[in-house]
Amino acid sequence: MIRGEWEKTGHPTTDHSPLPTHRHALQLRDLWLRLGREVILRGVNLDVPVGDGLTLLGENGAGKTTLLRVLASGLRPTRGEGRVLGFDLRDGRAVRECVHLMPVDGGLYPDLTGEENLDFALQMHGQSGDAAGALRRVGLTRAATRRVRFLSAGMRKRLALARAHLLARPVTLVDEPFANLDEGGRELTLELLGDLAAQGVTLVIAAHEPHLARRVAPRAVRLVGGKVEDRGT
Ligand SMILES: Nc1ncnc2c1ncn2[C@@H]1O[C@H](COP(=O)(O)OP(=O)(O)OP(=O)(O)O)[C@@H](O)[C@H]1O
Repeated sequence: MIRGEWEKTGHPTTDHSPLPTHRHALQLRDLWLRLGREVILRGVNLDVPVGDGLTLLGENGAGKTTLLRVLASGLRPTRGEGRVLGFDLRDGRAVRECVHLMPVDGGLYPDLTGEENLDFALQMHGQSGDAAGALRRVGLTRAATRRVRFLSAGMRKRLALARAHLLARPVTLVDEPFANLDEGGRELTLELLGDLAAQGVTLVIAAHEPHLARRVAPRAVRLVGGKVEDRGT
């Protein structure tokens, strides 16, 4: 695995220093993405220091989900450069090691139970963790042994949140965490994402509720037609 010192020099050089010494969690330079005939991201530039929280705002179709997928190395940029904790976005394996993406639908395995979903996620990352405790924390103890396909949308959201919290990857990307949740669920989401932020996890939250998201990810940028309009707020 090769990490670059691109942030200091403007050009990638070999660097094998451990992850926490890197100053930037995310760095994007003139990043473009085309899907089919559509240009979805148009020259995105972004710097997010390690441990900072960023809220991604923008109208439906602005490109928020697509950008999160690029940052998780699920989509390869058409043009431009991107680094996650110094790893080139094209180095999918390295990026996926340090990033967790919580997609809008939770991204859970429908035929596994809640408990099995959490155990499997831990196993995939070679981590240990208290899955039962995480389920308790999100109020899903009784639903732990039910297959995910039989859970409500809000219950799935809580389960996906429990997984993100349990994994606590250094960069955690969250797509619309407040959708489908009742008031208690929203407060719980703020609490768990706040925990991650307090642990030094870099959070990027795509949301339509800036007043909520910015409580845990204070800096906000707006995507407009696939371009970042940074208001520096
Ligand atoms: N697989 C795909 N192929 C072609 N176009 C796509 C694909 N996925 C998304 N798009 C397009 O990319 C654009 C951005 O979509 P995206 O889901 O990133 O927006 P968003 O900001 O997350 O929107 P929302 O707030 O509705 O979730 C939209 O025009 C969408 O139609």
